[in-house]
Amino acid sequence: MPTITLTNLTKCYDGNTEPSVDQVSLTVEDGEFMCLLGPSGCGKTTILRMIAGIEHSTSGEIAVDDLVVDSVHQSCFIPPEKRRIGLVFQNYALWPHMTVERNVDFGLRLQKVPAQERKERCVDVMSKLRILEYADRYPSQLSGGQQQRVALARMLAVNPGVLLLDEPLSNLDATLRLEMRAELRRLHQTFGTTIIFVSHDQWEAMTLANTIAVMNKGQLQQIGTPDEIYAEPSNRFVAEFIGNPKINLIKLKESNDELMNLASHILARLPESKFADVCAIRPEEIILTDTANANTLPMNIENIMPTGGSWVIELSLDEDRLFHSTQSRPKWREGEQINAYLPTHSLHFFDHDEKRLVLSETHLDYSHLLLSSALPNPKKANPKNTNQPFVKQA
Ligand SMILES: Nc1ncnc2c1ncn2[C@@H]1O[C@H](COP(=O)(O)OP(=O)(O)OP(=O)(O)O)[C@@H](O)[C@H]1O
Repeated sequence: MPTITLTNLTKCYDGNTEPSVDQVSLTVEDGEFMCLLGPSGCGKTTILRMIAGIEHSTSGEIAVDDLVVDSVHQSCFIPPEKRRIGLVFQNYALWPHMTVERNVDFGLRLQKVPAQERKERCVDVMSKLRILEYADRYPSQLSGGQQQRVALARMLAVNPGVLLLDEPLSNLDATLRLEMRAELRRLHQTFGTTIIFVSHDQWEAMTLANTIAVMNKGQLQQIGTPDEIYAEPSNRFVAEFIGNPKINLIKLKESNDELMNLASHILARLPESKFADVCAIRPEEIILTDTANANTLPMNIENIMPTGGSWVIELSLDEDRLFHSTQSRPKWREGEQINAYLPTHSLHFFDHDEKRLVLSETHLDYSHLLLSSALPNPKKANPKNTNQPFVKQA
Protein backbone atom coordinates (compact mmCIF):
# COMPACT_ATOMS: atom_id res chain seq x y z
CA MET A 1 0.00 0.00 0.00
CA PRO A 2 1.28 3.45 -0.79
CA THR A 3 2.55 6.14 1.54
CA ILE A 4 0.97 9.61 1.18
CA THR A 5 3.17 12.62 1.87
CA LEU A 6 1.88 16.18 2.13
CA THR A 7 4.53 18.90 2.09
CA ASN A 8 3.53 22.47 2.98
CA LEU A 9 0.16 21.79 1.38
CA THR A 10 -1.88 24.98 1.04
CA LYS A 11 -5.29 25.77 -0.41
CA CYS A 12 -6.65 29.29 -0.85
CA TYR A 13 -10.10 29.47 -2.40
CA ASP A 14 -10.81 32.51 -4.55
CA GLY A 15 -12.44 35.28 -2.56
CA ASN A 16 -11.39 33.93 0.86
CA THR A 17 -8.98 36.05 2.89
CA GLU A 18 -7.54 33.15 4.91
CA PRO A 19 -6.20 29.89 3.45
CA SER A 20 -8.50 26.92 4.08
CA VAL A 21 -5.43 24.69 4.38
CA ASP A 22 -2.26 26.37 5.53
CA GLN A 23 1.20 24.79 5.03
CA VAL A 24 0.21 21.31 6.19
CA SER A 25 2.99 18.70 6.19
CA LEU A 26 2.38 15.11 7.24
CA THR A 27 3.00 11.53 6.15
CA VAL A 28 0.44 8.75 6.15
CA GLU A 29 2.38 5.51 6.29
CA ASP A 30 1.53 2.28 4.52
CA GLY A 31 -1.37 0.54 6.33
CA GLU A 32 -1.94 3.42 8.72
CA PHE A 33 -5.40 4.46 9.92
CA MET A 34 -5.15 8.22 10.29
CA CYS A 35 -7.89 10.55 11.42
CA LEU A 36 -7.94 14.22 10.48
CA LEU A 37 -9.70 15.71 13.49
CA GLY A 38 -10.83 19.27 14.09
CA PRO A 39 -13.80 21.60 14.39
CA SER A 40 -16.10 22.44 11.49
CA GLY A 41 -14.42 24.51 8.78
CA CYS A 42 -10.81 23.71 9.82
CA GLY A 43 -9.91 22.31 6.37
CA LYS A 44 -10.24 18.54 6.83
CA THR A 45 -12.43 17.88 3.80
CA THR A 46 -10.36 20.19 1.65
CA ILE A 47 -7.25 18.11 2.44
CA LEU A 48 -9.12 14.91 1.56
CA ARG A 49 -10.37 16.38 -1.72
CA MET A 50 -6.85 17.44 -2.67
CA ILE A 51 -5.46 13.98 -1.89
CA ALA A 52 -8.25 12.43 -3.99
CA GLY A 53 -7.47 14.84 -6.82
CA ILE A 54 -10.87 16.52 -7.02
CA GLU A 55 -9.38 19.79 -5.82
CA HIS A 56 -6.13 21.43 -6.93
CA SER A 57 -3.67 22.69 -4.31
CA THR A 58 -2.58 26.35 -4.35
CA SER A 59 0.96 25.53 -3.27
CA GLY A 60 2.94 22.72 -1.69
CA GLU A 61 3.01 19.13 -2.79
CA ILE A 62 1.21 15.79 -2.53
CA ALA A 63 3.16 12.60 -3.24
CA VAL A 64 1.94 9.00 -3.40
CA ASP A 65 5.03 6.97 -2.60
CA ASP A 66 7.72 8.72 -4.63
CA LEU A 67 5.34 9.99 -7.28
CA VAL A 68 4.31 13.64 -7.04
CA VAL A 69 0.59 13.80 -7.89
CA ASP A 70 -0.06 17.48 -7.24
CA SER A 71 2.45 20.33 -7.30
CA VAL A 72 1.84 23.74 -8.84
CA HIS A 73 5.55 24.41 -8.55
CA GLN A 74 6.35 21.38 -10.70
CA SER A 75 3.30 21.96 -12.97
CA CYS A 76 2.11 18.49 -12.08
CA PHE A 77 -1.43 17.25 -11.51
CA ILE A 78 -2.38 13.60 -11.82
CA PRO A 79 -6.18 13.15 -12.25
CA PRO A 80 -8.22 11.27 -9.62
CA GLU A 81 -8.76 8.10 -11.66
CA LYS A 82 -5.02 7.54 -11.95
CA ARG A 83 -4.26 7.84 -8.21
CA ARG A 84 -5.71 4.52 -6.94
CA ILE A 85 -7.43 6.38 -4.16
CA GLY A 86 -11.05 5.74 -3.15
CA LEU A 87 -13.22 8.41 -1.56
CA VAL A 88 -16.39 7.75 0.46
CA PHE A 89 -18.44 10.84 1.31
CA GLN A 90 -20.87 11.63 4.12
CA ASN A 91 -23.76 10.77 1.79
CA TYR A 92 -22.84 7.49 0.22
CA ALA A 93 -24.28 8.30 -3.24
CA LEU A 94 -25.35 4.76 -4.11
CA TRP A 95 -27.09 4.31 -7.45
CA PRO A 96 -30.77 3.95 -6.46
CA HIS A 97 -31.77 2.02 -9.61
CA MET A 98 -29.05 -0.61 -9.19
CA THR A 99 -29.07 -3.60 -6.85
CA VAL A 100 -26.45 -3.89 -4.13
CA GLU A 101 -24.36 -6.22 -6.28
CA ARG A 102 -24.52 -3.88 -9.29
CA ASN A 103 -23.49 -0.97 -7.08
CA VAL A 104 -20.50 -2.93 -5.76
CA ASP A 105 -19.68 -4.07 -9.29
CA PHE A 106 -19.84 -0.54 -10.71
CA GLY A 107 -16.22 0.48 -10.39
CA LEU A 108 -14.97 -2.89 -11.64
CA ARG A 109 -17.03 -2.50 -14.84
CA LEU A 110 -15.50 0.94 -15.40
CA GLN A 111 -12.09 -0.67 -15.05
CA LYS A 112 -13.18 -3.31 -17.61
CA VAL A 113 -12.35 -6.20 -15.29
CA PRO A 114 -13.41 -9.56 -16.86
CA ALA A 115 -16.87 -10.80 -15.78
CA GLN A 116 -15.73 -13.89 -13.84
CA GLU A 117 -13.15 -11.93 -11.83
CA ARG A 118 -15.72 -9.18 -11.17
CA LYS A 119 -18.17 -11.71 -9.78
CA GLU A 120 -15.53 -13.25 -7.51
CA ARG A 121 -14.33 -9.91 -6.18
CA CYS A 122 -17.87 -8.67 -5.52
CA VAL A 123 -18.84 -11.82 -3.64
CA ASP A 124 -15.62 -11.72 -1.64
CA VAL A 125 -15.97 -8.11 -0.55
CA MET A 126 -19.75 -8.38 0.09
CA SER A 127 -19.26 -11.39 2.32
CA LYS A 128 -16.44 -9.68 4.25
CA LEU A 129 -18.74 -6.72 4.85
CA ARG A 130 -21.67 -9.02 5.64
CA ILE A 131 -24.01 -7.74 2.91
CA LEU A 132 -23.99 -10.79 0.62
CA GLU A 133 -27.52 -11.68 1.69
CA TYR A 134 -28.72 -8.30 0.39
CA ALA A 135 -27.04 -8.63 -3.01
CA ASP A 136 -30.35 -8.44 -4.91
CA ARG A 137 -31.92 -5.62 -2.92
CA TYR A 138 -32.03 -1.96 -3.93
CA PRO A 139 -30.50 0.74 -1.70
CA SER A 140 -33.97 1.99 -0.64
CA GLN A 141 -34.60 -1.48 0.85
CA LEU A 142 -31.58 -1.23 3.18
CA SER A 143 -30.94 0.39 6.55
CA GLY A 144 -28.49 3.29 6.87
CA GLY A 145 -25.77 1.03 8.22
CA GLN A 146 -26.29 -1.50 5.42
CA GLN A 147 -26.11 1.29 2.80
CA GLN A 148 -22.92 2.45 4.44
CA ARG A 149 -21.40 -0.98 4.06
CA VAL A 150 -22.43 -1.11 0.40
CA ALA A 151 -20.64 2.21 -0.16
CA LEU A 152 -17.52 0.82 1.50
CA ALA A 153 -17.78 -2.44 -0.45
CA ARG A 154 -18.02 -0.48 -3.72
CA MET A 155 -14.79 1.29 -2.85
CA LEU A 156 -12.96 -1.79 -1.60
CA ALA A 157 -13.96 -3.89 -4.64
CA VAL A 158 -11.73 -1.78 -6.88
CA ASN A 159 -8.92 -2.39 -4.41
CA PRO A 160 -7.83 1.18 -3.78
CA GLY A 161 -4.38 1.63 -2.28
CA VAL A 162 -5.77 4.32 -0.03
CA LEU A 163 -9.30 4.79 1.27
CA LEU A 164 -10.46 8.30 2.12
CA LEU A 165 -13.52 8.51 4.35
CA ASP A 166 -15.23 11.86 4.89
CA GLU A 167 -17.34 11.56 8.04
CA PRO A 168 -18.96 8.42 6.62
CA LEU A 169 -20.74 7.63 9.89
CA SER A 170 -22.30 11.04 10.45
CA ASN A 171 -25.76 10.06 9.15
CA LEU A 172 -26.09 7.04 11.41
CA ASP A 173 -27.77 6.80 14.80
CA ALA A 174 -25.64 6.17 17.91
CA THR A 175 -26.04 2.36 17.90
CA LEU A 176 -25.25 2.02 14.22
CA ARG A 177 -22.28 4.35 14.55
CA LEU A 178 -20.82 2.10 17.20
CA GLU A 179 -21.41 -1.00 15.07
CA MET A 180 -19.86 0.70 12.05
CA ARG A 181 -16.81 1.76 14.03
CA ALA A 182 -16.23 -1.86 14.93
CA GLU A 183 -16.82 -2.72 11.25
CA LEU A 184 -14.24 -0.16 10.11
CA ARG A 185 -11.65 -1.47 12.54
CA ARG A 186 -12.27 -5.01 11.34
CA LEU A 187 -12.09 -3.84 7.74
CA HIS A 188 -8.77 -2.13 8.34
CA GLN A 189 -7.35 -5.26 9.98
CA THR A 190 -8.68 -7.53 7.20
CA PHE A 191 -7.69 -5.48 4.16
CA GLY A 192 -4.68 -3.61 5.58
CA THR A 193 -5.76 -0.63 3.46
CA THR A 194 -4.28 2.76 4.31
CA ILE A 195 -7.22 4.81 5.59
CA ILE A 196 -7.53 8.56 6.04
CA PHE A 197 -10.66 9.37 7.96
CA VAL A 198 -12.16 12.80 8.58
CA SER A 199 -14.07 13.49 11.78
CA HIS A 200 -14.94 16.30 14.15
CA ASP A 201 -15.82 13.74 16.81
CA GLN A 202 -12.87 13.24 19.14
CA TRP A 203 -14.33 10.03 20.57
CA GLU A 204 -14.60 8.55 17.09
CA ALA A 205 -11.02 9.51 16.32
CA MET A 206 -9.67 8.11 19.58
CA THR A 207 -11.46 4.77 19.17
CA LEU A 208 -10.63 4.24 15.50
CA ALA A 209 -7.34 5.73 14.44
CA ASN A 210 -3.71 4.67 14.97
CA THR A 211 -2.70 8.26 14.36
CA ILE A 212 -4.61 11.49 14.86
CA ALA A 213 -3.77 14.76 13.09
CA VAL A 214 -5.47 17.62 14.93
CA MET A 215 -6.31 20.64 12.77
CA ASN A 216 -7.48 24.16 13.59
CA LYS A 217 -8.07 27.06 11.18
CA GLY A 218 -6.35 25.28 8.33
CA GLN A 219 -3.22 24.52 10.34
CA LEU A 220 -1.95 21.23 11.68
CA GLN A 221 -1.74 21.50 15.47
CA GLN A 222 -0.34 18.11 16.42
CA ILE A 223 0.09 14.64 15.04
CA GLY A 224 0.47 11.54 17.21
CA THR A 225 -1.13 8.41 18.59
CA PRO A 226 -4.41 8.87 20.48
CA ASP A 227 -2.51 8.39 23.76
CA GLU A 228 0.11 11.00 22.89
CA ILE A 229 -2.48 13.54 21.81
CA TYR A 230 -4.43 13.02 25.04
CA ALA A 231 -1.52 12.85 27.48
CA GLU A 232 0.89 15.30 25.84
CA PRO A 233 -1.15 17.92 23.97
CA SER A 234 1.20 20.33 22.25
CA ASN A 235 -0.95 23.37 22.98
CA ARG A 236 -4.09 24.59 24.69
CA PHE A 237 -6.25 24.07 21.61
CA VAL A 238 -5.42 20.35 21.44
CA ALA A 239 -5.72 19.96 25.22
CA GLU A 240 -9.20 21.49 25.18
CA PHE A 241 -10.42 19.82 21.98
CA ILE A 242 -9.60 16.30 23.17
CA GLY A 243 -11.26 14.92 26.29
CA ASN A 244 -14.78 14.80 27.63
CA PRO A 245 -15.36 16.40 30.10
CA LYS A 246 -12.86 18.98 28.96
CA ILE A 247 -9.49 19.45 30.61
CA ASN A 248 -9.59 21.90 33.55
CA LEU A 249 -7.72 25.13 32.96
CA ILE A 250 -6.76 27.25 35.94
CA LYS A 251 -5.39 30.70 35.27
CA LEU A 252 -2.33 31.20 37.42
CA LYS A 253 -2.93 34.29 39.46
CA GLU A 254 -2.02 35.56 42.86
CA SER A 255 -5.31 34.45 44.41
CA ASN A 256 -4.20 30.84 43.74
CA ASP A 257 -1.22 31.20 45.98
CA GLU A 258 -0.50 27.49 46.39
CA LEU A 259 -0.71 26.73 42.69
CA MET A 260 1.48 29.73 41.89
CA ASN A 261 4.07 28.45 44.33
CA LEU A 262 3.99 24.98 42.92
CA ALA A 263 4.28 26.18 39.32
CA SER A 264 7.17 28.47 40.22
CA HIS A 265 9.10 25.65 41.80
CA ILE A 266 8.49 23.21 38.99
CA LEU A 267 9.36 25.71 36.26
CA ALA A 268 12.42 26.91 38.14
CA ARG A 269 13.94 23.50 37.47
CA LEU A 270 13.89 24.03 33.71
CA PRO A 271 17.20 24.92 32.07
CA GLU A 272 15.80 28.16 30.62
CA SER A 273 13.39 30.60 32.21
CA LYS A 274 9.85 29.72 31.25
CA PHE A 275 6.63 31.48 32.11
CA ALA A 276 3.32 29.76 32.57
CA ASP A 277 -0.05 31.47 32.30
CA VAL A 278 -2.28 28.50 32.78
CA CYS A 279 -2.15 25.24 34.70
CA ALA A 280 -4.32 22.32 33.54
CA ILE A 281 -5.42 18.93 34.78
CA ARG A 282 -7.68 16.25 33.26
CA PRO A 283 -10.93 15.66 35.21
CA GLU A 284 -10.12 12.03 36.03
CA GLU A 285 -6.69 12.95 37.44
CA ILE A 286 -8.09 14.99 40.35
CA ILE A 287 -8.28 12.96 43.57
CA LEU A 288 -10.90 13.96 46.12
CA THR A 289 -10.37 13.23 49.82
CA ASP A 290 -12.04 14.03 53.14
CA THR A 291 -8.86 14.91 54.92
CA ALA A 292 -6.99 18.11 54.31
CA ASN A 293 -3.25 18.16 54.30
CA ALA A 294 -0.40 20.17 52.85
CA ASN A 295 -0.93 18.50 49.49
CA THR A 296 -4.59 19.32 49.01
CA LEU A 297 -6.67 22.32 48.05
CA PRO A 298 -10.06 22.97 49.66
CA MET A 299 -12.89 23.01 47.11
CA ASN A 300 -16.68 23.10 47.17
CA ILE A 301 -18.89 20.54 45.50
CA GLU A 302 -21.26 22.51 43.30
CA ASN A 303 -22.90 19.72 41.31
CA ILE A 304 -22.87 15.94 41.11
CA MET A 305 -23.99 14.72 37.69
CA PRO A 306 -24.53 10.99 37.03
CA THR A 307 -23.63 9.95 33.47
CA GLY A 308 -24.56 6.27 33.67
CA GLY A 309 -21.90 4.21 35.40
CA SER A 310 -19.75 7.27 36.04
CA TRP A 311 -20.15 10.71 37.59
CA VAL A 312 -19.04 14.22 36.78
CA ILE A 313 -18.55 16.49 39.79
CA GLU A 314 -18.38 20.24 39.41
CA LEU A 315 -16.02 21.83 41.92
CA SER A 316 -15.30 25.43 42.76
CA LEU A 317 -11.94 26.82 43.75
CA ASP A 318 -12.52 30.49 44.48
CA GLU A 319 -14.02 31.76 41.24
CA ASP A 320 -12.58 28.90 39.15
CA ARG A 321 -14.81 25.98 38.18
CA LEU A 322 -13.27 22.52 37.77
CA PHE A 323 -14.74 19.21 36.68
CA HIS A 324 -13.81 15.87 38.19
CA SER A 325 -14.91 12.59 36.65
CA THR A 326 -15.02 9.30 38.48
CA GLN A 327 -16.20 5.71 38.04
CA SER A 328 -16.91 5.37 41.78
CA ARG A 329 -20.20 6.54 43.23
CA PRO A 330 -19.45 9.81 45.08
CA LYS A 331 -19.93 9.69 48.84
CA TRP A 332 -20.28 13.46 49.12
CA ARG A 333 -23.26 15.77 48.67
CA GLU A 334 -23.67 18.95 46.72
CA GLY A 335 -22.66 21.95 48.85
CA GLU A 336 -20.07 20.04 50.91
CA GLN A 337 -16.46 21.14 51.14
CA ILE A 338 -13.90 18.52 50.17
CA ASN A 339 -10.16 18.45 49.53
CA ALA A 340 -8.70 17.98 46.11
CA TYR A 341 -5.29 16.50 45.47
CA LEU A 342 -3.76 17.48 42.11
CA PRO A 343 -0.84 15.08 41.49
CA THR A 344 2.14 16.93 40.04
CA HIS A 345 2.73 14.41 37.26
CA SER A 346 -0.81 15.11 36.00
CA LEU A 347 -0.36 18.86 35.73
CA HIS A 348 0.20 20.65 32.43
CA PHE A 349 1.46 24.20 32.08
CA PHE A 350 0.79 26.46 29.10
CA ASP A 351 2.73 29.57 28.28
CA HIS A 352 1.52 32.94 27.02
CA ASP A 353 1.48 31.61 23.42
CA GLU A 354 -0.70 28.70 24.61
CA LYS A 355 2.10 26.18 23.99
CA ARG A 356 2.51 23.39 26.51
CA LEU A 357 5.74 23.51 28.48
CA VAL A 358 7.43 20.14 28.21
CA LEU A 359 8.47 18.96 31.64
CA SER A 360 10.23 15.74 32.47
CA GLU A 361 9.63 13.46 35.44
CA THR A 362 12.48 15.17 37.26
CA HIS A 363 10.87 18.57 36.91
CA LEU A 364 7.62 17.19 38.23
CA ASP A 365 9.09 15.27 41.14
CA TYR A 366 7.52 17.51 43.71
CA SER A 367 5.05 15.03 45.07
CA HIS A 368 6.41 15.40 48.60
CA LEU A 369 5.99 19.16 48.44
CA LEU A 370 2.84 19.56 46.45
CA LEU A 371 0.83 22.61 47.42
CA SER A 372 2.57 22.71 50.75
CA SER A 373 2.45 26.04 52.47
CA ALA A 374 6.01 25.20 53.52
CA LEU A 375 7.05 26.04 49.97
CA PRO A 376 8.49 29.52 49.96
CA ASN A 377 6.51 31.88 47.75
CA PRO A 378 9.28 33.46 45.66
CA LYS A 379 7.41 36.74 45.47
CA LYS A 380 6.71 36.95 49.20
CA ALA A 381 10.16 35.66 50.16
CA ASN A 382 11.94 38.31 48.18
CA PRO A 383 9.69 40.89 46.57
CA LYS A 384 12.66 42.62 44.96
CA ASN A 385 13.96 39.49 43.28
CA THR A 386 12.85 39.92 39.67
CA ASN A 387 14.53 36.69 38.50
CA GLN A 388 12.40 34.52 40.71
CA PRO A 389 8.81 34.57 39.53
CA PHE A 390 8.65 31.93 36.84
CA VAL A 391 4.94 32.28 36.75
CA LYS A 392 3.86 35.42 35.00
CA GLN A 393 1.66 37.51 37.26
CA ALA A 394 -1.91 37.88 36.07
N1 LIG B 1 -15.43 25.76 -2.73
C1 LIG B 1 -15.12 26.59 -1.74
N2 LIG B 1 -15.03 27.93 -1.95
C2 LIG B 1 -14.71 28.77 -0.96
N3 LIG B 1 -14.46 28.38 0.32
C3 LIG B 1 -14.53 27.07 0.59
C4 LIG B 1 -14.87 26.11 -0.41
N4 LIG B 1 -14.88 24.88 0.15
C5 LIG B 1 -14.54 25.06 1.46
N5 LIG B 1 -14.35 26.38 1.71
C6 LIG B 1 -13.95 26.97 3.01
O1 LIG B 1 -12.75 26.35 3.43
C7 LIG B 1 -12.76 26.15 4.84
C8 LIG B 1 -12.49 24.68 5.12
O2 LIG B 1 -13.59 23.92 4.66
P1 LIG B 1 -13.64 22.34 4.81
O3 LIG B 1 -14.89 21.85 4.17
O4 LIG B 1 -12.37 21.77 4.35
O5 LIG B 1 -13.74 22.21 6.40
P2 LIG B 1 -14.02 20.92 7.29
O6 LIG B 1 -13.03 20.95 8.38
O7 LIG B 1 -14.09 19.70 6.47
O8 LIG B 1 -15.47 21.27 7.86
P3 LIG B 1 -16.73 20.31 8.21
O9 LIG B 1 -16.32 19.47 9.40
O10 LIG B 1 -17.80 21.29 8.57
O11 LIG B 1 -17.05 19.50 7.00
C9 LIG B 1 -14.12 26.65 5.34
O12 LIG B 1 -13.94 27.93 5.87
C10 LIG B 1 -14.96 26.69 4.10
O13 LIG B 1 -15.93 27.72 4.18
